[in-house]
Amino acid sequence: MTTAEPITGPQAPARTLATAMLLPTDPGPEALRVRPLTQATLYSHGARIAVPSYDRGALTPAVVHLSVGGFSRAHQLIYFDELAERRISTGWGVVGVGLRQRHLQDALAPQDHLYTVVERSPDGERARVVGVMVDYLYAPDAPAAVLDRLSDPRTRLVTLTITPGGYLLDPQTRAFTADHPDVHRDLAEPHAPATVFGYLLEALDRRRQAGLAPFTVVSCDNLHRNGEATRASVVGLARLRDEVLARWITDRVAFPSSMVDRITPQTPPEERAALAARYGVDDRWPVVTEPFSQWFVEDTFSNGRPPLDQVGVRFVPDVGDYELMKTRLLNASHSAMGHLGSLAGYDRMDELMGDPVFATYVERLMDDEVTPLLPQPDGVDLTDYKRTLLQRFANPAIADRLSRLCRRGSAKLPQHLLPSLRQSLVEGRPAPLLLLAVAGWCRYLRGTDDDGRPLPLEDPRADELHALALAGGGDPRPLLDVRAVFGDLGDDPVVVAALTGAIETIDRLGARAAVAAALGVPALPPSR
Ligand SMILES: NC(=O)c1ccc[n+]([C@@H]2O[C@H](COP(=O)([O-])OP(=O)(O)OC[C@H]3O[C@@H](n4cnc5c(N)ncnc54)[C@H](O)[C@@H]3O)[C@@H](O)[C@H]2O)c1
Ligand SMILES: O=P(O)(O)OC[C@@H](O)[C@@H](O)[C@H](O)[C@H](O)CO
Repeated sequence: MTTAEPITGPQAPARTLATAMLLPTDPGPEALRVRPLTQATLYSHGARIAVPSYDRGALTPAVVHLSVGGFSRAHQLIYFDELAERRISTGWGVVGVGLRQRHLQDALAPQDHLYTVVERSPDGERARVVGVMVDYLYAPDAPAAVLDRLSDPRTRLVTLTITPGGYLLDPQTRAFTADHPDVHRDLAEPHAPATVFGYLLEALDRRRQAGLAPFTVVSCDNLHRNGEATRASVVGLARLRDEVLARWITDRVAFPSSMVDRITPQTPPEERAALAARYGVDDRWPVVTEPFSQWFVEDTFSNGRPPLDQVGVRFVPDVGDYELMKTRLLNASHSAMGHLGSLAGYDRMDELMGDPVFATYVERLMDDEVTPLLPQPDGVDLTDYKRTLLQRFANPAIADRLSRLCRRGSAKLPQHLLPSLRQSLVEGRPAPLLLLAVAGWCRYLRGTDDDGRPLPLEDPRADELHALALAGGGDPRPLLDVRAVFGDLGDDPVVVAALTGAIETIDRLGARAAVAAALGVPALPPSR
């Protein structure tokens, strides 16, 4: 398989050479004839790049992916593509749906929904054209078509990547947020809903009335117990509309939680030209990702289970421990490194990992402060897992930007980082590196780095948090008062004092020297 092996369990069979090529990243001097990527040109591309070897026309549209982004194209769709490619099944073709941005439709429609995924490691790259997407609908333009597709008897599975902030839940209590303008719209206009939950609800109602089995809904967002969060959003909305429907959903629809992992940066515009120069493929929107890929899914389905276990997916009774391992080690480290590294003037994760101060920081954060709080997931060697993580963070070939890691901190820190801090406090464990990560975010929210250069603030709460960070200056209390983000953390005077001290150190020394001081290592200049 093009993806990394699963941590445990049976290994997927090796991918055939006919559909996978490992090439050096240097395109060489040879000039290529560049052709657009379409069904008609597909096989002319086959000499240079792996293209689908299966009959796309035979694909059954059984999966609807709601809110297609770079990650779903590099992760979930690759697994479904593998099912067809390995002749396991063409029964799991995917219809993509966009809810917020039209540009993916503009890119995909002219190329018959084909697109390229480039897996890149320091040793080279492997590129493939993915054929499993059979259609793409932009919901605001075509709500009826989206509802028809979801209500179609052939649709058996719905997958989602709507970002952790997209769920209709209070971030602290996880209670359904009934008083939300989008909820009002979903209820008032069930035939043209605003949220994915409005679409799911209307489609499930139609299926129920038609006597059809419901589809399974699998969230692929980095969100604690993402299946339960999805169920709570759908059932919460259903209760406001029809108690009988809410009960039918509770009884009949499976919402397995899943743990997903594949570091997938946003595609920079220059990748289109690079792909054309290297393979002769003009793809309006390719995806670049790392070789590693993991997907753990709870083994509960309401309308048949796709045979994804044959292509490396792990079906498990409970993903809880795997999800904690991944989000508290990988995602929390991403947030910590993203904010502190940006303050120190770094732009990319691999560059930051090349600085021994930050590389030591992330290793010690994981080893000393996060790992002791984690359960031991079945069949996983946590030491190996963290070693792999350090290598993945340092992968220069995917050029993962810190700005991506710093997006939507108000949804991510409460999920991935603050729980470890809270648990350390309860257990009386010292957590200076976790505290420094929170201090780094508070300082980042002022919107400038250590040298006064502007930093991007991409967050639904950006205006509010930026204003509070500026108002507080070195005092974190105005920010800590935002309970929807920090919960009751600000009620603890020890936390307030420690955060105040850490922010003061960052302000006085700069983020890099503050990290070195917390580690007790010299802040020798990096060899950049
Ligand atoms: N990129 C990764 O490395 C990665 C890895 C694992 C998991 N994920 C998960 O996948 C999600 C998407 O990541 P991505 O890299 O594809 O991002 P992306 O920015 O490429 O795509 C996100 C998509 O979600 C849409 N969206 C945003 N808010 C929404 C909402 N409230 N309702 C519906 N759609 C909404 C956006 O319009 C966009 O199309 C992440 O938030 C994360 O939870 C990403
Ligand atoms: O996508 P986000 O904004 O939730 O988080 C940023 C990254 O931490 C995340 O996308 C990771 O790259 C991913 O979770 C790796 O599997």
